[in-house]
Amino acid sequence: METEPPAVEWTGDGLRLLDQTVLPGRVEYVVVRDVGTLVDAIRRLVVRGAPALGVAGAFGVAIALREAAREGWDAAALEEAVARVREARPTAVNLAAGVDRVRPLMGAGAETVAAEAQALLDEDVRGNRAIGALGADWILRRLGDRPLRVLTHCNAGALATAGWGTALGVVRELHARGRVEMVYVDETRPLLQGSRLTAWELARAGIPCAVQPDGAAPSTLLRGLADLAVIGADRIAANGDTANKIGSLGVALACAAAGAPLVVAAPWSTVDAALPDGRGVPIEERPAAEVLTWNGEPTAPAGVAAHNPAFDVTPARLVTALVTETGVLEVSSGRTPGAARPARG
Ligand SMILES: CSC[C@H]1O[C@H](OP(=O)(O)O)[C@H](O)[C@@H]1O
Repeated sequence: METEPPAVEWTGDGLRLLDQTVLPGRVEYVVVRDVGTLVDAIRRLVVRGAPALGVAGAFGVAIALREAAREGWDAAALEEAVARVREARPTAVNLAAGVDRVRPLMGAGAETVAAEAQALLDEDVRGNRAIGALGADWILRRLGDRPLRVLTHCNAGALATAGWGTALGVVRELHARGRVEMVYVDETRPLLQGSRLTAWELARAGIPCAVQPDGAAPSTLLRGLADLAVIGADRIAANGDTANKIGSLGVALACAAAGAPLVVAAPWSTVDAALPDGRGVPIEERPAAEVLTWNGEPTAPAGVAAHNPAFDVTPARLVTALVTETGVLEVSSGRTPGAARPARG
């Protein structure tokens, strides 16, 4: 069993990011020592996934402080740089939350900010282990203590977090208990986080999986080939409406039609308690080229437009369970995150 290279790692000198744009073919890193490089890495999905973005954002403030000292920035220039990090991608609430967590420490300097960012990273890994265990417990109680066939969408694994993963953390825990028969991995167009990243993680962990076109998910569920779906999240509203990778809503609708549970695995840091419902989630619109080309080759005629929302919102009534690091909320039964958030979470 191969361990995962961390998606995000503070080297003391800078932030080392595993370059997820070249996986699975190449394992390469981007070392970040300035804000421009970090913002570019976030926008190109070198680093991606809500919790990983939160950690990168927090370290990004330390990087901005060091760059300000090198370049002689004034306070306004420093604040503008921090804002660029915070706003590099709009949907995952964790990015802004990570920046906001360390902002009050900026006056104490880069080392203090980096130490708090490291604490956030360590908390995320611990939280993901708890999510995995609590999620596996709930699933095996709900579906019976037997090997299961799980459908996933996008990548909510170690690569999307500080380690272990949220949705894939649940899958890893089920596998550790001998309770995974098969994982159906939605390839997740247009950037293929499923086939390139989730399949890479599962193969390295020795977890049986099969990559499928996104369009296969409904029939996989309605034919009874999968027992449930487990997905991550980028922003969860107080009522339980859940923003996640585009295509998640289709998986949720298919789960409902098939009578299969839809399990969302996410830390409390992904819950936006200030957002009453999913109507206010900012949905990132990404470049047309991601839809109209692959490896630089056109996948559509020249001049054709593209519609490329990176996320969709699944209504709370379709979310069977939200697994957090402190417990499981049966959202579609009325247990909403806004009402259940622990004091500290
Ligand atoms: C554990 S959060 C992972 C979440 O983030 C992904 O989006 P992206 O690859 O664009 O950063 C996707 O929505 C995953 O479910």
